[in-house]
Amino acid sequence: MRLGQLLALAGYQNSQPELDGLEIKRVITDSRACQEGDLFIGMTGTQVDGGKFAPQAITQGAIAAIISHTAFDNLSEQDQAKAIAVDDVVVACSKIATAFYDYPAQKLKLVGVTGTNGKTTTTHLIEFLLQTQYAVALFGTLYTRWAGYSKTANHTTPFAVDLQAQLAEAIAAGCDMGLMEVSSHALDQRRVLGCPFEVAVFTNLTQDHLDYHKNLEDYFQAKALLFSETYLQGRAIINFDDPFGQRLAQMITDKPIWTYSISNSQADFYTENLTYLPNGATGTLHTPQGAIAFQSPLVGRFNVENILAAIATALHMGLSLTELVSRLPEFKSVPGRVERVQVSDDQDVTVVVDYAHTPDSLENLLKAMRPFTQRELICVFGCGGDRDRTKRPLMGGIAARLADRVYVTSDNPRTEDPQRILDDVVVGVNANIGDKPMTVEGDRHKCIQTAISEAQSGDTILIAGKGHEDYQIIGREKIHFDDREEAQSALIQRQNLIH
Ligand SMILES: CC(=O)N[C@H]1[C@@H](OP(=O)(O)OP(=O)(O)OC[C@H]2O[C@@H](n3ccc(=O)[nH]c3=O)[C@H](O)[C@@H]2O)O[C@H](CO)[C@@H](O)[C@@H]1O[C@H](C)C(=O)N[C@@H](C)C(=O)N[C@H](CCC(=O)O)C(=O)O
Ligand SMILES: Nc1ncnc2c1ncn2[C@@H]1O[C@H](COP(=O)(O)OP(=O)(O)OP(=O)(O)O)[C@@H](O)[C@H]1O
Ligand SMILES: N[C@H](CCC[C@H](N)C(=O)O)C(=O)O
Ligand SMILES: [Mg+2]
Repeated sequence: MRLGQLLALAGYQNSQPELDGLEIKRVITDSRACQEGDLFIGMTGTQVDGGKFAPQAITQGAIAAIISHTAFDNLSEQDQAKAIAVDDVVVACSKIATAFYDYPAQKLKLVGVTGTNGKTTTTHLIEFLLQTQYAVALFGTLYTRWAGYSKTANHTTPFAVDLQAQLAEAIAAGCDMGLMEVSSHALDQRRVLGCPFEVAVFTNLTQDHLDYHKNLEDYFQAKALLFSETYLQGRAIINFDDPFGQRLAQMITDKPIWTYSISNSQADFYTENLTYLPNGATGTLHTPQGAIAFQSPLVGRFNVENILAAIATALHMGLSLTELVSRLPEFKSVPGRVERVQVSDDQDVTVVVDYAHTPDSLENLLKAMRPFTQRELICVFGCGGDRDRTKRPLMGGIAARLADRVYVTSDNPRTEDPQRILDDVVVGVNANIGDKPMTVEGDRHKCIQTAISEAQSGDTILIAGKGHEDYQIIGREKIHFDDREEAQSALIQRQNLIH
């Protein structure tokens, strides 16, 4: 596509019309990756205005650079001749990417799921339920995938250019449905601009990401964007048990809404006669299309919420209630979410790896595991570096109150001092632990080994925070690390000692 045509499609007037006829091979937002024929977009980021890298991009062969006015003013005259200044580069990036890939999102039915916790689980459930009638492309924390294609994700919601490119690929592969985890970062950074959602789901809002958002209100407003007319075309599906969900439902005046709740019969979807089992849940599901008994292997109250959201979405997309409920028992798990590690049939302790990395999810998980713990409930966890510092003592306090024994360790310290993170967590543990034992061991490998070897028969050991992650980020280095492998080897050692 030629530059002039692309800018016109995206709604921009070209201030450098002599560049109009140049052919664009790719749209690129990292100057370091620029090659001959690329259009460089210098994004205004949290660290730096990417527009200042326009000279590098141009030297490496970019045909032109879309940048901020400030960055433009700082360029030499020669570079200015290849630069086009726009008011909001981030918005421009999404509009240009959307046009460059020929508006792929408009050719798919789109479902977006937002909320602090439950996005990955709920999207996996929806994917499973919808795939009998739709060819689904899933975009989320774990991967972008559709039938015959899977690529590990770097972000929960891809950046605009990648997202539009992948949507176009999904269509070429025959997909007719796009299912997306939509993070608050993505909404704030307009990564999903140009995506008209047929369904938008709100799971919940609790504390996280206060390193990025100014406060919880700011975080809520970012999430609420998904339900604005920019994005939502069809139905909103909202967790009515969440106070922010109730607020959101009141804010939406021009779109149909379905609410869901564990037990509030005012909601469109709710449950009755719930029984939580060590390996799932059963109950009666009330829906606008009638009531029906259900059974699922997913553990815990929070997973019943995820089921309600997924069933509501699938019903809106035209599937039949009886078929949906008949398939629920087949959906066993999501990688790294309440994932049991079992090395032998006679294993004497229960080990669960889970991705709980927020106060709310850690609390839910510990509460869900307690009724099925024969002896002690043991919690091994840490907090990520370069992330919301204020959630650390809260998570420490929750572990101390709800577990019988706490092991504090490192998660992904990233560029922060690991000791500082441990200290932040320990403040919360100390304030709540009373006489219960606490161990602090920054080496996650050693900590898991110790927790599993010190456990007694009948204990449940919960290893939280990293779930599916197969790496640990220490400094700027990413090393292989997998809680499930670590737990397995510790369990084998334990078995060898016992026998
Ligand atoms: C907060 C955030 O979203 N940060 C993302 C953002 O970084 P940034 O704004 O700090 O970028 P920057 O360093 O200021 O650079 C600005 C621009 O200049 C460009 N640049 C920079 C240097 C250079 O030499 N040349 C150049 O062109 C960069 O490519 C960038 O486009 O743009 C970078 C490159 O495009 C991303 O890698 C980075 O994601 C970081 C790694 C990240 O961790 N993001 C997380 C917090 C995130 O997005 N999480 C959400 C939610 C997770 C969840 O709860 O599920 C997600 O959707 O994954
Ligand atoms: N509906 C829910 N409400 C609260 N906690 C939940 C819910 N669903 C799952 N969890 C807990 O939160 C953890 C993360 O779940 P999941 O990965 O589905 O959320 P997510 O929103 O995709 O997270 P992320 O923002 O990191 O992508 C799970 O491992 C589980 O402990
Ligand atoms: N999407 C979340 C993942 C956190 C996972 C946890 N293991 C950590 O590193 O903090 C984030 O980027 O904040
Ligand atoms: Mg996720």
